[in-house]
Amino acid sequence: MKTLIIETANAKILGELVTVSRLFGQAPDVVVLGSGELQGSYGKAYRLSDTLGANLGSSLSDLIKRERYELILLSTTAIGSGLAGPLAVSLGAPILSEVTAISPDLTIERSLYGSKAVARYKLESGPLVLTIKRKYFEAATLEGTTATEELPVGPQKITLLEEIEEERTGIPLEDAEVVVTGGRGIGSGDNFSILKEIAGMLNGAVGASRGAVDEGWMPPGAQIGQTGKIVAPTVYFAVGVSGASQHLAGISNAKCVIAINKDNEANIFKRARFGIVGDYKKAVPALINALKENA
Ligand SMILES: Cc1cc2nc3c(=O)[nH]c(=O)nc-3n(C[C@H](O)[C@H](O)[C@H](O)COP(=O)(O)OP(=O)(O)OC[C@H]3O[C@@H](n4cnc5c(N)ncnc54)[C@H](O)[C@@H]3O)c2cc1C
Repeated sequence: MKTLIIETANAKILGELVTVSRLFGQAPDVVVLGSGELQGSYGKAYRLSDTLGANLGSSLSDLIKRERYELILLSTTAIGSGLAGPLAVSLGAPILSEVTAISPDLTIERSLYGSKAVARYKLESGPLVLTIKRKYFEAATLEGTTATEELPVGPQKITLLEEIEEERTGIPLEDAEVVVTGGRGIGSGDNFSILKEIAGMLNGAVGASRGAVDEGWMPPGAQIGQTGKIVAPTVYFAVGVSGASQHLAGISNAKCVIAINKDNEANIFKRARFGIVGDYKKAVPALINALKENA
């Protein structure tokens, strides 16, 4: 199936899209957005120097129509999600967003209702636009680099005035092998310091449920879940988190979930491999002591 990937030069995200393209057979072509070296090898490789969807629509739809791509792959990043809808409209193509799995017979899956249900689709004919949910497909290793052919950017409809980089300290949540998340049960923003301590000891990152973010204890960038970040760490601590389906939607690929909650009926225990029923104010210091003893 003739496939086009549209993404920035971010190797991890590109790698996920390459993995998906391989399920559909043919080596993909790519349009890389913005600057940066393009890693990996592709059929044809193009570059659009802009990353603003509103300025790219006409160039991309011209290319897709001219080259008769049947499958257009984007990621669920702000750029990919913003581009996918207008692109599908201009191509008159269907779109499936936030794809989470593709089976060997090419049945495409996406989750619905905060991951309470799964919908399955079969592609009869292209073109089809897919946005691939981050962290659901193992990123392919991209060997070498590929030179790109510059495509003309369409009429400038929007101008980017300023980009303000999100303040980040430590490992980004999406890349952390250990994530320590606090929920409303943590009780205050100051109490998150104890979670930061364990995260620091385990070289991990601190996340938050929407409950904790809504309370103003952690910034929105730390939220994990359906409307937050998707993480796939080896170890995920959920501390004072009830385990609402919208939260679990962000950790479905976490390998080992350890829950600490004082309510033994909390839903998070259904997802956890290990659980501690009790007050985190007792359990977490005990955990820190055990880690220090075994350091
Ligand atoms: C459209 C939509 C999208 C959403 N997206 C997200 C999302 O992306 N991420 C997300 O997280 N939520 C999301 N939510 C909200 C979600 O439904 C829950 O309301 C939220 O996850 C609850 O946060 P919480 O578990 O921290 O708080 P609560 O539900 O209030 O749970 C707190 C938990 O802490 C425990 N606890 C209390 N004190 C202690 C203590 N001392 N020691 C140990 N345990 C204690 C309690 O037993 C309880 O289980 C979304 C909701 C909607 C409708």
